[in-house]
Amino acid sequence: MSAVSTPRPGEAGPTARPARPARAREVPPATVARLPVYLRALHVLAQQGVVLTSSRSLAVLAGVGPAQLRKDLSHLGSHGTNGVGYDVAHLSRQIAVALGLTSQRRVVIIGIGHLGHALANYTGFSGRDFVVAGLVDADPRVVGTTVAGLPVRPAQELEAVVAETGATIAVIATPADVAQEVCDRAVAAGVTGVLCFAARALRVPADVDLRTVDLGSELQILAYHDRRKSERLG
Ligand SMILES: NC(=O)c1ccc[n+]([C@@H]2O[C@H](COP(=O)([O-])OP(=O)(O)OC[C@H]3O[C@@H](n4cnc5c(N)ncnc54)[C@H](O)[C@@H]3O)[C@@H](O)[C@H]2O)c1
Repeated sequence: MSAVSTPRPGEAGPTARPARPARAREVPPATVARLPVYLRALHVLAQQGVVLTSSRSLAVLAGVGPAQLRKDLSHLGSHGTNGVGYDVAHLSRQIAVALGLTSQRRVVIIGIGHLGHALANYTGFSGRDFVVAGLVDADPRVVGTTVAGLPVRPAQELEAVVAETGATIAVIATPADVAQEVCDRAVAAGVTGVLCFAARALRVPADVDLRTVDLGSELQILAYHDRRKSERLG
């Protein structure tokens, strides 16, 4: 597209200051939460050698309705081609860009107990997008051991580990009573995203993103739906 355009009446002319670069498109949070699901579905299609997909097929794979899928993708400016559908590789790239997966994110895991071990060894996410770069724990029996090829460093070195690894994401897998303290330290050391597995509501500054994974709450929600179903049947 040409960078020069003729100003319309009332618009600033060529001597005006250059316009500020357009801000990245805002995507509603509910759509952002579904983008990883679409990306996973697209990877499955790509592995099967599928080049083009319809919104219907992609929606089935992603477990959403086709209208929802089309609406979500329209937020990325992706409307597909009538009668052709979506180009799998192109759409994957668009979603990856929207999710900020164009550069690798480094992750530090705090608390290398049962869960921390499992997370450090998890290979399900793409190493291109995320790499576990540092591990810390407070237990002297755990410190110095090697987990997933990385040394477990002492808890008091958390700040140094964040600085040395350039980690921008902290995963908290400590007991709940120390979760806020380690979160505060990780944020002060420079992480901008926190994924918390401890059952504790954490506070973070406005410019830090916090996601919480709470297995207990998820099971309670399933129990609620189960109760409602049995009430309807009974
Ligand atoms: N969200 C979920 O779905 C889910 C599932 C299981 C466990 N959890 C929670 O995850 C956390 C970890 O569970 P777990 O089973 O692995 O417990 P764990 O006791 O096996 O591991 C906790 C680890 O944190 C370390 N630790 C304690 N204080 C620390 C500190 N200040 N800095 C760094 N490390 C520290 C301990 O030494 C230990 O190795 C708990 O809060 C638990 O309730 C969440």
